[in-house]
Amino acid sequence: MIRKALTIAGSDSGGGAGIEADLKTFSAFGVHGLVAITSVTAQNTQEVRAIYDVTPEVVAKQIEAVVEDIGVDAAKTGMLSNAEIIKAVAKTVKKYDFPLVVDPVMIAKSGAPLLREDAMDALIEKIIPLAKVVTPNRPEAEKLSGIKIESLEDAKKAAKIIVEELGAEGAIVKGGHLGLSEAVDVLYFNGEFKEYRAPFVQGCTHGTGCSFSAAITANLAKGKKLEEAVRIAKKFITMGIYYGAKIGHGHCPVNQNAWIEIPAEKWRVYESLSKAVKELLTLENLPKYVPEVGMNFVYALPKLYAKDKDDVAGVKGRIVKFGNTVKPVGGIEFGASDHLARAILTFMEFFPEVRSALNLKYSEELIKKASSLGLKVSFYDRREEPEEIKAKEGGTIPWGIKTAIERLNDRPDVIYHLGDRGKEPMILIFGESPEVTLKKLKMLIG
Ligand SMILES: Nc1ncnc2c1ncn2[C@@H]1O[C@H](COP(=O)(O)OP(=O)(O)OP(=O)(O)O)[C@@H](O)[C@H]1O
Ligand SMILES: Cc1ncc(COP(=O)(O)O)c(N)n1
Repeated sequence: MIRKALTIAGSDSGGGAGIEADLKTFSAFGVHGLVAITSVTAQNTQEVRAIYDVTPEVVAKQIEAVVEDIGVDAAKTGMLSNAEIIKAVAKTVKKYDFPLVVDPVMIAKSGAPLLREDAMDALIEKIIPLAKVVTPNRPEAEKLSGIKIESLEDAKKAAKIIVEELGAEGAIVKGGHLGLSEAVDVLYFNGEFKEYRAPFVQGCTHGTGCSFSAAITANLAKGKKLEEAVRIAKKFITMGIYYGAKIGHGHCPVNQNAWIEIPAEKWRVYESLSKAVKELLTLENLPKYVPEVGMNFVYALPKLYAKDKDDVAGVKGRIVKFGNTVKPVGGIEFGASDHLARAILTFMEFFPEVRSALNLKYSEELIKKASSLGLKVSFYDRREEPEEIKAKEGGTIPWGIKTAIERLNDRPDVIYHLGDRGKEPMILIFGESPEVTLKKLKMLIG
């Protein structure tokens, strides 16, 4: 059975906020999205250039049309723009009994007003009392509650006022604007407070409020309890901000796809690397080339999602010599590699399409062979590493890979270094996928 969620909101031509963000969010949760457009905005990541409000009658008709034929399991409101639209929405929504999430959108991230000054009373009187939950940010909560919010305690007071005095069933005051080290949201519902915490991340924040309230709506549509819906929405929004795509010249938009793409890509990476490692272990003369420190074989998520070592899969405990054979110590895991993960993440800063690498014991003969086969080879010399980088934990590999790439001024297939005191010389092979990397290895040692 497919669940249906309705968004009653404005359109953002930049696809970052409003209806567009809501639909992408519904989709990410596998919920069928329905829309009642209140206003068409000409908008990008920098500014709102024009606002054209739909007539209240047409807004109401959109809601009726979808409820009466398709059915609505939960709905949300976003930009309502003016008092007439607010009244029409309230009158229409009242006829039905689906839970309503109210995101009291007032001002866009770019600073443009999205609710007329004279519509505030109508919002408070007509819409707030219909809400299962209201989701104001700090400035919106200040307007609704009439109190100044400077701390978590103030946020709690405001949430309580919105419920007890304005008549919403629940209120969640968001902490994105509180300036704390964590993004803390407080929910007041059923006479109790609940806090939702996530690390404050650098990323893309256009459309956070819309996507967060849409995620709550989608999960209510799926039958989740409000507290659970908020918990999931919080995880969803943190991920969407962190993995946002840097498009446009202003506030870049949340990436709702991260929620479904990351698990899907992780599975693809896992499968592809598992297959390649299995084949690697069957190579007859491999033991000869396994370094003393062991060998690893890594594959990173696509560039947008490859931020740190946890976004790179590798062999847990590496592949080690075992008598005359080789053995993987553990299975394929994300975060299993440290050195090679840093190498591939640095490589991807130059060539994002190259997502896989493995390391081999150094031999001069292999390097000669690589060149004679037409593979592009570069190197770095650990003795040339600047002191300030040496002093920094984990700085050598990124410096080395960068140095080798800049030296070649091209995309290398192979990078080697001759070691240093206590450091074994090493060869690294790079490829777009584990399959390609393995092919290069087979050319070399086959
Ligand atoms: N930089 C950040 N890192 C982590 N979480 C954040 C960040 N910014 C906002 N959030 C979270 O995102 C959700 C939306 O909060 P925010 O306060 O940004 O909403 P908003 O101002 O209504 O958004 P919008 O301006 O898009 O309408 C909340 O859960 C908030 O805690
Ligand atoms: C149509 C529409 N609805 C809502 C927002 C708020 O989102 P943000 O504060 O991230 O700009 C917006 N900019 N446009």
